[in-house]
Amino acid sequence: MALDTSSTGAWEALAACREKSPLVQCITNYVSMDIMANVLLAAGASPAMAHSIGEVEDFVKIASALLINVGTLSEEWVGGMRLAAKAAVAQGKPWVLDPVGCGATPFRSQVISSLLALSPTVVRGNASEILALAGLEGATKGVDSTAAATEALGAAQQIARRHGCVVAISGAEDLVTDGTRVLKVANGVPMLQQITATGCSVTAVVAAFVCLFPQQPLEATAHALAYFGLAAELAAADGAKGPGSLRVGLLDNLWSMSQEQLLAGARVTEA
Ligand SMILES: Nc1ncnc2c1ncn2[C@@H]1O[C@H](COP(=O)(O)OP(=O)(O)O)[C@@H](O)[C@H]1O
Ligand SMILES: Cc1ncsc1CCOP(=O)(O)O
Ligand SMILES: [Mg+2]
Repeated sequence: MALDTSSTGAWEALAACREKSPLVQCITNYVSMDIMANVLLAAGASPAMAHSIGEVEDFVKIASALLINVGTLSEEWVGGMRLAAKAAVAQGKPWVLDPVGCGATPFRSQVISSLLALSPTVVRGNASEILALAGLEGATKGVDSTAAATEALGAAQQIARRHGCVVAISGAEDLVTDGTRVLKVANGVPMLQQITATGCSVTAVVAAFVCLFPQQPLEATAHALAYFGLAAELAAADGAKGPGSLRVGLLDNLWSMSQEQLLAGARVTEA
């Protein structure tokens, strides 16, 4: 089935995720593990957090997609990340990189660059991270962004062309590029930035959607971002009072999102 960029495509991606429930192997940071697993479950996918160097390659064999997130990086994990990424490429399975905090320290930036060299299918980061990943001066502030997505578009296109991947920059409006085309996603609420690991979690949804549409990582990535952002909009409309209730409402709306809601609310356009 071919995905188009309209909200019909978003619904097809979500419906496929709910029907097929892909197993997403997550090598992710300690902060994100709980919310990421719950977000994947609410989207209909099947999460498994497995990072031991002793099992990552075998785990890739049974997974449909691999997510690598460097948020709470340590030397001991890096070998497992590299083995897992290589196994995914060798087995023709998509893998998605979340370059959390790229640019914050030389160690982090070097590890992320070495992972980028292992051919991820998609990279999703905030604007500061994508600027740093392209080797450009990006005002970096730990894991949060100090730049707008539009400022990082050139960097994203450069990374996408050089590495043959899709690059997504999240922000007030998300931008997704394969180096040639650019899709804009106008969903989400600003308060998502006040809930830790929402960026990490949406990257995991990207992995779930992309493995179901391996020929169309650009569209699948944009639809994952639209679905996630719309769930947050619906949670805010439900009366979320702050980050705590928005977090709960986000999970509830990811779970209960109807075809009518997604068709009416997903805003992906060709930029
Ligand atoms: N100002 C904003 N308005 C609406 N949605 C936003 C805004 N900032 C971020 N988002 C959304 O929040 C989610 C996490 O993005 P972001 O905060 O950029 O990632 P990270 O947590 O990795 O820094 C994405 O779905 C993004 O679209
Ligand atoms: C706070 C923090 N510290 C290390 S990883 C992490 C979570 C970052 O999550 P996100 O990139 O989604 O904001
Ligand atoms: Mg992040």
